Amino acid sequence: MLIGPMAVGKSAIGHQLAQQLGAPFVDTDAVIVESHGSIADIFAGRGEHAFREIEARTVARVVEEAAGTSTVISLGGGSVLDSGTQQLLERCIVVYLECDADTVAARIARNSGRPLLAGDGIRRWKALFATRKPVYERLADIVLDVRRGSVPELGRRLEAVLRAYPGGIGTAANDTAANAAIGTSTAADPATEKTRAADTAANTAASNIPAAKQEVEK
Ligand SMILES: Nc1ncnc2c1ncn2[C@@H]1O[C@H](COP(=O)(O)OP(=O)(O)OP(=O)(O)O)[C@@H](O)[C@H]1O
Ligand SMILES: O=C(O)C1=C[C@@H](O)[C@@H](O)[C@H](O)C1
Ligand SMILES: [Mg+2]
Repeated sequence: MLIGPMAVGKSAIGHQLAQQLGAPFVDTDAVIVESHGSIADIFAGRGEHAFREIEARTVARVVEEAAGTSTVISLGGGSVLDSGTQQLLERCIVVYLECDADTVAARIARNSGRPLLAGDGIRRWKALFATRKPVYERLADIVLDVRRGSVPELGRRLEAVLRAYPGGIGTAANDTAANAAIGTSTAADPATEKTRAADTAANTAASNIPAAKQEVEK
């Protein structure tokens, strides 16, 4: 499950990772566009509140459908503000793509269709990031620094981290691995599931991974 602010590469790196793994890829923004039309039109016609409701329902459906599979899911930048979505993320391996304004500036300038960045895009990006950063950090299991590296390079780095992550892809560290969960697990109690993965990390001497969070190339 990839989270982070706008234009950090959630869609691009998520797609890349899924290709590398031969896993399904779902971009929740794209799912919304398929059923409801462009995000800019939803904001313009129905407002941000309506968009957030659609977004929360979409994320819930996508997570439900991906339960027990190795699905890579990229979320919209603001979806993590919803409390229901935050609860759902407890079931998932959450990767926060950490970036800065300098890195995304050119991408935003050539943007876009991101209604929240209309006008002075980089100023608005910085303001949104300042309020959301603590939420991204709190939800993250893995922090991937995406300030340097191409999309394929970052995809490979992320794959390596996930292969070493307890309960991640291709690991036999615990019975979560039976679900091969990248995006989601089938745990009945999501909180228990995440704790179990963390406990296993603490007990896996060879893995060298801190219990709850792992920072990559900070
Ligand atoms: N590491 C990178 N190097 C070069 N270009 C990148 C990198 N990561 C992403 N990009 C490019 O930046 C643009 C924005 O990336 P992307 O759409 O994946 O961002 P996002 O996080 O999904 O944004 P949003 O929240 O708006 O959906 C795309 O054109 C993508 O190809
Ligand atoms: O950060 C945000 O609030 C958004 C990010 C995009 O992914 C889209 O979901 C939409 O443009 C809103
Ligand atoms: Mg995206």
